[in-house]
Amino acid sequence: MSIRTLDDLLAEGVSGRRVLVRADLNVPLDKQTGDITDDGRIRAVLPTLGALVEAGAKVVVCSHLGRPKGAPDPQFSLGPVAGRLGELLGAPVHFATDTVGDSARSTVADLADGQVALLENLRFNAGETSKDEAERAAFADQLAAFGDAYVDDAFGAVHRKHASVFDVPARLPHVAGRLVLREVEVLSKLTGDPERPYVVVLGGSKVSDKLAVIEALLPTVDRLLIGGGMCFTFLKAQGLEVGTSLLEKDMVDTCRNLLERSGGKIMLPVDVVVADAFAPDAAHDTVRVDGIPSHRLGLDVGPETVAGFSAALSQAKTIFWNGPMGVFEMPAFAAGTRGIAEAITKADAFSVVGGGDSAAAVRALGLDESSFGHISTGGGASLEYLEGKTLPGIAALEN
Ligand SMILES: Nc1ncnc2c1ncn2[C@@H]1O[C@H](COP(=O)(O)OP(=O)(O)OP(=O)(O)O)[C@@H](O)[C@H]1O
Ligand SMILES: O=C(O)[C@H](O)COP(=O)(O)O
Repeated sequence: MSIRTLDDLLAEGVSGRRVLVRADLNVPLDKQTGDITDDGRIRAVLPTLGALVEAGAKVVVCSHLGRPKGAPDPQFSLGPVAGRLGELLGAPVHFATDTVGDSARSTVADLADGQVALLENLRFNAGETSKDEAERAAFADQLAAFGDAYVDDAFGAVHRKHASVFDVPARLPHVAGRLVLREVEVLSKLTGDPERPYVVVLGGSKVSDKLAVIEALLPTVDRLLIGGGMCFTFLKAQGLEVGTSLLEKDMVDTCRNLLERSGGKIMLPVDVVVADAFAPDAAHDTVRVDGIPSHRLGLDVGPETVAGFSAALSQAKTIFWNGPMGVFEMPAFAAGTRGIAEAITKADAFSVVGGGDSAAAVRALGLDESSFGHISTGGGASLEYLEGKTLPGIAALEN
């Protein structure tokens, strides 16, 4: 990768300079309390922030959180993240209550060398995500005014052509942060010449988001194991009834076509856990995939599926896993995800976990993070990287 790195910037000297860092602090929040339920993405950016603090930079951090609609929305405030970031850094983080307004201007102006500021959610401003180049440019100008240099450490957002990711680096000397470099280094091993067998496990809920990656991966992988909410559209494509399970009807034909062209590489569940309702205490049973009752919905893969998938994983030398096998947030439907995660850790393979939810599942289930080769902070970003797409955030750093 022909891009400048944080070390290049540090070698130039950053003491007293304002360094604008784009981070991905889009952490999961508890729907009831608003508490941060997994701080993995905050921890992941600490090496970059720590190095800048130590070198005496005035560090201005910016990020998105959730998908607010271009205007302030308190439920998506980065305020709680500023608190947690300060705890992890061991120093207060000066929080600006707007992104490019008076609060941001005075917070940045008051920073002493080695101090850290966090701006309010970038997506409270329509210019951040706008498709209109001029609107994005106007917002990028305002943001770029807060930095003498720019560091992109937001790997989870490099696939977004957004102002803070794509337009700001065109306005400031720019480098890749430690997290972006590490993610690209690891994921490039999977797109290069992975050691075989190369087994990919896909789950989660968004079939339509993941069909392109299945298409792109089929020629490269030796086995593709599909579970999670997305497996029901594939089961339907095989002519099975899926009850009230998650189903993307307009994707059934595409799934059928993929199955026909997969050369037998795709493995689907043989049994699933079906429930009366999408609820933690819903009555549930394990059934064969050809016996899903019309009034029930599948919320996890069953034990036979876990055994079959685990056998395939035990042969693997390279593994990529994205998307939980079931609704792991509810203990009754977490066994499939746990089983597959454990099989991955037991395999004598280089394993990469991609996806905010999958990474959160690893931590929520109390699994040892160090038994995976790499836990990516990118969901969509890691998938698009594996698809071989040009990622706007990376392309902007190359220029
Ligand atoms: N059978 C199922 N029915 C409904 N939802 C499911 C099912 N299995 C898994 N899920 C849900 O899928 C969600 C994760 O899906 P998603 O596609 O977002 O995963 P991800 O790729 O890890 O995350 P991201 O790409 O957003 O970082 C989880 O919240 C989980 O509860
Ligand atoms: O959670 C993610 O995958 C990243 O933070 C990007 O978020 P987005 O899909 O809302 O752009």
